[in-house]
Amino acid sequence: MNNMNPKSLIVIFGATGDLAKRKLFPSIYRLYEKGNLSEEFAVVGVARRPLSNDEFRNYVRESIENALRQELNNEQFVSHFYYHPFDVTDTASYRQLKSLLEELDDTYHSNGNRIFYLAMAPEFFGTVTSRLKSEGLTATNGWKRLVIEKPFGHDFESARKLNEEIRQVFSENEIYRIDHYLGKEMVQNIEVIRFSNAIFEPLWNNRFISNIQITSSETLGVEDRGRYYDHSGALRDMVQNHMLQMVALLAMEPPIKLTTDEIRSEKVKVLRALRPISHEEVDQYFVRGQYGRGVVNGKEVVGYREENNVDPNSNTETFVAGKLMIDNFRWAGVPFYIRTGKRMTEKSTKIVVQFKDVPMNLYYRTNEKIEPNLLIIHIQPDEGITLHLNGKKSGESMKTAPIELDYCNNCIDGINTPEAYEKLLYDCMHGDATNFTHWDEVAASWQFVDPISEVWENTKAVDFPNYEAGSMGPKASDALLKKDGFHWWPIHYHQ
Ligand SMILES: NC(=O)C1=CN([C@@H]2O[C@H](COP(=O)(O)OP(=O)(O)OC[C@H]3O[C@@H](n4cnc5c(N)ncnc54)[C@H](OP(=O)(O)O)[C@@H]3O)[C@@H](O)[C@H]2O)C=CC1
Ligand SMILES: O=C1O[C@H](COP(=O)(O)O)[C@@H](O)[C@H](O)[C@H]1O
Repeated sequence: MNNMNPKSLIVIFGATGDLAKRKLFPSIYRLYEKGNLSEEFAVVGVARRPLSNDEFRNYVRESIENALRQELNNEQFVSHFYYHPFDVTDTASYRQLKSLLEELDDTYHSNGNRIFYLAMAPEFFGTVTSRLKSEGLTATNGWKRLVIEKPFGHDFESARKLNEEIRQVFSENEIYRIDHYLGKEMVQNIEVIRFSNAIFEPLWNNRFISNIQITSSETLGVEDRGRYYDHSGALRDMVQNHMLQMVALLAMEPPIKLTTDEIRSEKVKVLRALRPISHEEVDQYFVRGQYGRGVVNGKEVVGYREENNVDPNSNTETFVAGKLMIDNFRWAGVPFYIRTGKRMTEKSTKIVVQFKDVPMNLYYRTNEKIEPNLLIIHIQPDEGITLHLNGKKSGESMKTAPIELDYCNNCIDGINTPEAYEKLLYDCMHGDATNFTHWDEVAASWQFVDPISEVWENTKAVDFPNYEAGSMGPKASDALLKKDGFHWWPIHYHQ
């Protein structure tokens, strides 16, 4: 085991929930298996249902086995898990939790280091943080960190209030706001591809790039999250955070150093440079959709309005396409198109950078149009990059032929890309907040998104449902690009 791994207690609020079961326990286990966790760690689960430590340990074991589809090799691992049942609105129980943490500090020599992970509904975020302070759980000799799940607010105003509440207890550099897309291998690779290749950086601007497209499509519907999703919708659920974070990474200036502050500050500048969309302009720049019935992966599925805990007349969007303009020197005039939705044709996240056309088809002197050069960054499920170029068609002197240069990250033997949560937990334990969002990024993202959601909330979408489950979204999403002379590049594009 690596002794450089910091010792700490991890307190998970919402330890019997979906996120803990599917993502957090398996990630902690993988860190442990790889030696990326100190031997002297302990996890304390908090939730209301009454479980003993043994029952909780069995629950953790089963969660990991289900998620990783493998048997837990190390029985010793679950002995580090403890359970403390209480309702987080009940002040008195925090004192008992405090005593438990002090005991565990002694047992595991964790030097008072504590991570408080809020994996529960956002309405509890403020209550839990203020109780942590009032009941003395944050008064420790070691470091303290707060990991906070999305959604961080419902709009700018609620996010600002929440931020003020948690800032009463934790300083900005102790707050780790999760955007799990920032933990994805290929999202982290965007910076590396841009800034470590001499062939890209000189071209990465409005002189050479005609448009950038980001698609994040899902086949899943809302599953059992209807109650949350029907009050959120795709704009708040995916665009405000994940999609805008990818835009920021693609558009930011090279940071002067690879430090947390410098990288975040470059991202904030991009988010601040997004051209604001007024209420009157929303229809010009954004398209919303809601899925009806259809067939996904060969199976018939119900429409959104028929899903559990969804209003049968719901006006909530399950699909968003948008055109974003970044008003700075580098990007003036280059549209960034984004689209994301549930119940689409397939699960895929891809970025397509389309370069401008050559001035004319000089070498072959034909009327044939040469395909533009594309750089495709495959985020998931395949991970890699493809560069689309043109070459001479063998034997036919007047024709060009497409060439694809492919690099597949997760095809390399022995590479098992870590799950995003695994990387983010590791970073948090090491005090590295680079891949978490700073308040300034969250604020700027809400300020951009708010006028769009205000219009959508106040105008009934008369055409909903407007796309069939299993399709690539409503026709209006194609029209958004067509009016600029572009089209969405297919998910599996081969010339
Ligand atoms: N699930 C996912 O894939 C994702 C979730 N998130 C975010 O993570 C957070 C958790 O989501 P998820 O796990 O799905 O939610 P769940 O509803 O599955 O879990 C909620 C958890 O909170 C506990 N809980 C609820 N009320 C109280 C209370 N008053 N006191 C103590 N514990 C309570 C529940 O346990 P009990 O009933 O025993 O009290 C349960 O452990 C949310 O902010 C969500 O937006 C973000 C991205 C993805
Ligand atoms: O944050 C969220 O992300 C997921 C999609 O994440 P991915 O890693 O599977 O691409 C989305 O399903 C969910 O609605 C949203 O809350």
